[in-house]
This record gives sequence, structure tokens and C-alpha cells, in this order.
Amino acid sequence: MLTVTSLSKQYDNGVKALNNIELQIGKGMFGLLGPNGAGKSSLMRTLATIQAPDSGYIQFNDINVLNRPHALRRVLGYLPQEFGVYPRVSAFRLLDYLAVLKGIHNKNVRHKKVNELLEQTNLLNHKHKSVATFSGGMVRRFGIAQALIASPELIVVDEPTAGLDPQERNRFYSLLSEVSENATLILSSHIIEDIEGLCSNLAIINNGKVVNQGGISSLSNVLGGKVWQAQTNEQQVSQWQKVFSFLSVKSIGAERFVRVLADIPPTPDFYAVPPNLEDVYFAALANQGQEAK
Ligand SMILES: Nc1ncnc2c1ncn2[C@@H]1O[C@H](COP(=O)(O)OP(=O)(O)OP(=O)(O)O)[C@@H](O)[C@H]1O
Repeated sequence: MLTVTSLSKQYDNGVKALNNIELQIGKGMFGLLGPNGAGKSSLMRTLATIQAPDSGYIQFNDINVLNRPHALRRVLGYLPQEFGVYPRVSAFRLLDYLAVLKGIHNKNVRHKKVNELLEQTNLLNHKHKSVATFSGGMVRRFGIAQALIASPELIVVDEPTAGLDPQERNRFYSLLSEVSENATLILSSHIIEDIEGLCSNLAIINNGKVVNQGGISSLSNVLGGKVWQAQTNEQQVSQWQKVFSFLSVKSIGAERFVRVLADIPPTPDFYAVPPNLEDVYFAALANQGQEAK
């Protein structure tokens, strides 16, 4: 179990990137969803002991993370948002080198582990190729291979799918699902479908605060009977926007599909729809906006 208590961080420029974060995360895949600049990477870096918070506590099983960062690093696998690789070194040699840094000194044990990781990440056929020649998806899978070297119990993966084509994205996510079976895996993303398809539990973060958290189905159930949709035009949207609690507007050609939050249908044009994670997300952000006023 990972427990984050009252975690705060303000940068020198005055930005409060983490504002009293509280989280409880068990085994399996946990999603951290939030818009750009919400504080996801700041939180991930803090969990990975790359940067220190101003205040708060992080406990992972029996490790007090802020007091014993080295102990956490022994059970941690981290894939940062910007994952760079050394040019002209083969995948095998680079992973082997990283395994030495992780303290696996016995050569036979290390080579066995490196080959296993390359197989697991579907890179065995490319083991002698320079990592610099890999596609974006292959680099990401290599990033997971390096994060798994020490058989981590906590895996932190920061917005990993930027720039991946749908096939590579799916392949990458199957890999994450597989590795999260025996570990706590925290995945950050601003892509709602990614989190919806992969994580049963999540936290929504905005302006450095957790604005909602829980199981996806229970968060959606809270909005049950309160999400209404109507098909309309741009002019009507502008009028409705002034009076109703909008969740989202989608455009298909000249048509506008509006979703709003209300206890009863706002006008006869609206029909009830089952809430999805996107509704939960926009409702949480809107609620925070209301509270800030
Ligand atoms: N080193 C830093 N110094 C000053 N401000 C920073 C620093 N790093 C991040 N910030 C600011 O802190 C806030 C949170 O940034 P962070 O990168 O944690 O968000 P994020 O949710 O990961 O965003 P993105 O999805 O765009 O990566 C932003 O306003 C950002 O500009």
C-alpha cells in the first residue's frame, strides 16, 4: 500500500504544484488523470524520490519514503516523461549496464535477467540494434524494461504514450497490465480513454489538488441519473452555456452534442445518458472551479 499524506510543493517561481495531496493506492494499476500543468509529473517525481516536497509524508509498505529514499529506490521502477537513451549502444548492452547500476553484479544472473526483460517487452529480436534507431514505441517498451530490472514492487510511469501510434499504444498498455499484476503501478495521463481502459482506480488531479478519487464505476455511479445529453447547433450551445452546468460539447460537422449535469432534464431536448469517466472528470474540474469562486 502506498499512502500519501498532506504532500505539498511550491516551486521557486511561486507555483504551488502540489497542494495537500492525499492518496491511498493498493496493488494493481492506478491512474493519475489531470490536464496539462495539473501537477502529475511533480507528484511522480516526488514519489520516485527525484525531488523533495516542502511538507507531507509518503509511506510505501514499511518504508517511510522521505526518510529512507534509498530503501524505496531498491523496490522502485520509474519511467519518466522524458526518457532519453544513449545513442549507438545496443539494447542488450544498455540494459546490461543499467542492471550493473542496479546492483546485479553476477554476470550470468544479469544476462539472464536482461534477456528475460527483452523478451517480456518484445524486443528480443532487436537486442543487438542501437537503441537510437528504435521507434517511439520501442523506446517506451525499452523504458519499461529498464524500470523492471530490479523486480520492482512500485512502478511509476509518467505519461508514456505521447507520440505512439494506436497499435504501439495498445501493445505498451498490455505490457503495463501484465506487469501490474504483481506490483503497484501508477500511470499518469491526460488521456481519459487510456485511464478508463486500464485502471479500475484513479485520482483526478488539478491545480495541485486531488479533486476526486476512487473506483471508476463508483465515481460514475455518483453521477447516475444526472447526466443529460442533447443534439443541437452552435447558437443554442452559446445560450445554454450561460444557464446550464456544462460537462462537454462535441462537434460532428454542424451538429453539437452537449452533455450537462442536472437533477432533471434541463429542457425537453435532453435525454438521460449513462455517465462515463469523461463526465466524472469534467464534473470534478467544474466543481473545483466553483469552489474557487
Ligand atoms: N521545475 C519547475 N519550476 C517551476 N515551475 C514548475 C517546475 N516544474 C513544473 N512547474 C510548474 O508546476 C505546475 C505543475 O507542473 P507538472 O509538470 O507537475 O504538471 P503535469 O500535470 O505533469 O503537466 P504536463 O501534463 O503538462 O506534464 C505547472 O504549472 C508547471 O509549470
